[in-house]
Amino acid sequence: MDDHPGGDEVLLSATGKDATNDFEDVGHSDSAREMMEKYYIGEIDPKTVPAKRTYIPPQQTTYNPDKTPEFVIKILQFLVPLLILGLAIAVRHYTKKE
Ligand code: HEM
Repeated sequence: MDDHPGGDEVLLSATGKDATNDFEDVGHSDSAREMMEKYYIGEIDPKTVPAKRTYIPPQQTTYNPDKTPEFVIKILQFLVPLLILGLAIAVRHYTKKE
């Protein structure tokens, strides 16, 4: 692995599967192909390769434990920043030195 000119990371990323396409995509030279003979172990029986499992991401639900109606949350999301801004302006106005 240390001797691979393409580095060990690419090799590790291709382990546990058929790496033929990965190997071919790089466009390895003839000398690389000759070198491969040295490391050739054998053909993989395709029947033994586990079927590809597709990842189904979990359904995203918004955190709303007390079941507050969504429109109330939306209004609050709009109003709270406005209230903070208003408060900041009011504080600035009343604490301003003449
Ligand atoms: C026994 C198998 C392998 C051998 C003997 C081998 C050998 C080599 C050699 C000699 C090079 C230098 C460039 C060349 O002469 O083509 C190289 C580059 C490279 N190899 Fe491999 N390789 C093997 C498998 C793989 C696999 C499975 C991958 C991908 C997962 C890979 C990815 C790369 C990459 C990315 C480069 C760099 C290409 C570049 O920078 O142009 N190699 N390899």
